[in-house]
Amino acid sequence: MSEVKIFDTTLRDGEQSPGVTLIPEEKLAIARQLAKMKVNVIEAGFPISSPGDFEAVKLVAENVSGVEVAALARCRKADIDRAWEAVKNAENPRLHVFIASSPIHLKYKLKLTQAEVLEKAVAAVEYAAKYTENIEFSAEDASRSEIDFLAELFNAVIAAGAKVINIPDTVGYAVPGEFGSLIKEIKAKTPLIEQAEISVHCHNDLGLAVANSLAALENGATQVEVSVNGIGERAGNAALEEIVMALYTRQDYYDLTITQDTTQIARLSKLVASSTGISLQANKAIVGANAFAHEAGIHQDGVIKERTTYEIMDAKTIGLDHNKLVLGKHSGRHALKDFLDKYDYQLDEASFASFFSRFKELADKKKNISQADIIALLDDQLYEYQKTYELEYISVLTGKILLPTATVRLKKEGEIIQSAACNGDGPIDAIFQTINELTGIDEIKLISYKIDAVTEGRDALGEAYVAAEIAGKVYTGHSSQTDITEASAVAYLEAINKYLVYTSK
Ligand SMILES: CC(=O)SCCNC(=O)CCNC(=O)[C@H](O)C(C)(C)COP(=O)(O)OP(=O)(O)OC[C@H]1O[C@@H](n2cnc3c(N)ncnc32)[C@H](O)[C@@H]1OP(=O)(O)O
Ligand SMILES: CC(C)C(=O)C(=O)O
Ligand SMILES: [Mg+2]
Repeated sequence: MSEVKIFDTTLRDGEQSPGVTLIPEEKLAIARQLAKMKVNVIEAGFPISSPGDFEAVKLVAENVSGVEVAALARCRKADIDRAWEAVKNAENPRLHVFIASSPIHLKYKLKLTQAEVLEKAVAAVEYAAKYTENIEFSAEDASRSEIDFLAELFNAVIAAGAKVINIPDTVGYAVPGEFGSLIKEIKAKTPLIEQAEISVHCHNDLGLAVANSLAALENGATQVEVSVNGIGERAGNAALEEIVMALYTRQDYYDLTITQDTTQIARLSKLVASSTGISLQANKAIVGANAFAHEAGIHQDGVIKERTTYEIMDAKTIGLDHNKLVLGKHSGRHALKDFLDKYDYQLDEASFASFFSRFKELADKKKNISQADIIALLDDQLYEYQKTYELEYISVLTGKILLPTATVRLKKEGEIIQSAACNGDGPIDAIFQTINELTGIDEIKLISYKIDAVTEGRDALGEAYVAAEIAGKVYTGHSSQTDITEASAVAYLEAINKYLVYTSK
């Protein structure tokens, strides 16, 4: 079994994503997390590109251990000098020199012949070899290059001292079978290839970066260049988390080993998303919000009975606490029952059947059903028609120079009770204090209170949510009214009424 080396280029190619700039401290934080995950190589930047990038590469090189740190350079002495200056103090520094090899790049961009490119490449590698033996050479746009020239180029730079030969699919043009064959052919046509490691660097323009990288690994590549969350130039690079988890999960298929700590993936992904501002689509493989979430009833039922029915990976292996069963329109009875069991609600068969239909009605109307929505729905059903206290009248006086004062009139089992002029820290507090006085239940701890606008405009409906702890148990209440003071009072009373029903049982 051969080991696959993970070369992470989040801080170089990843940073080339349009709109992304990482300050040196951000690069250092990401590099530390990459080292914690035990990637083999961190490409920290392209030092000639700016003083800030030079500083960043230097900072990473001097402060991150246990990993090789690489810096990129064109085939120019000034680039190589700058790259070495930035990276030289790393525990294990690497110089990465590159030049394009495809006819399109030679003709239009570099305006060089193949012989001139070969000469520049060899001269650059020889120059880099003054500094270090750890030299990687990349033939940019390799997948659109003539294979015989590519093999000749690689052979020459290996002879000049390159220890890693990188074969990039720079513009994401290759398809897996073809890219795998390219690696095989390069191996066959490059006499000195055994003296170097073969690396690949795939872009995702056709969504094939990971597939192409894996095809390359099956055909003799042993280093794969990746970026966290797949960020990078245009459609990005092969995603680190996808490559690592493919190799980890399919050990039964690949004759390859990796040495990374997969449990660092979730944290790393979040750090990169927040530092770069590139958020993840929900269905992003491995690290998207839905990657370990199930909403479909049949799947939820399967996962409850045996997780592996619908999961090929355990959420814990990437550092998450657990998977998620999301209750929604497509959920079934098993998932709902599982939720109720978790919260220790016991419903008889008839109540459960009625609750399930009410849940489906709600799910048809509401896209995102939260845990609080389900508990409120359940509470509604459990405590229906048992309202000890009802709101008759409410008035609140408040203002910049007024002490907030509430007057509340309640009906208790047909009888009117009233209390006035309770002050509070604000109008809502004044209402709640007055209700406490009227009901005589004053050991109420407000756990949460919020008002949401349900509709738009000046006459918008406000929905008040209250969660209150009374005698060690939490009761919830909610109410929608155009008057938010009224909505708050009714929601608060609902929580109290539920407590009274509970304690009278
Ligand atoms: C496939 C990749 O991801 S390659 C890495 C791409 N990353 C970046 O370009 C990000 C950082 N780049 C930069 O900051 C700038 O482009 C710099 C500082 C490197 C260079 O800036 P400038 O000197 O203004 O040149 P500019 O970027 O406009 O043009 C590139 C020049 O490098 C030449 N060049 C391109 N690649 C190479 C190479 N591998 N070796 C030698 N020369 C090269 C081009 O032919 C062009 O030369 P010319 O000025 O003689 O025409
Ligand atoms: C510098 C090289 C490796 C590159 O990023 C590419 O070819 O995509
Ligand atoms: Mg690239």
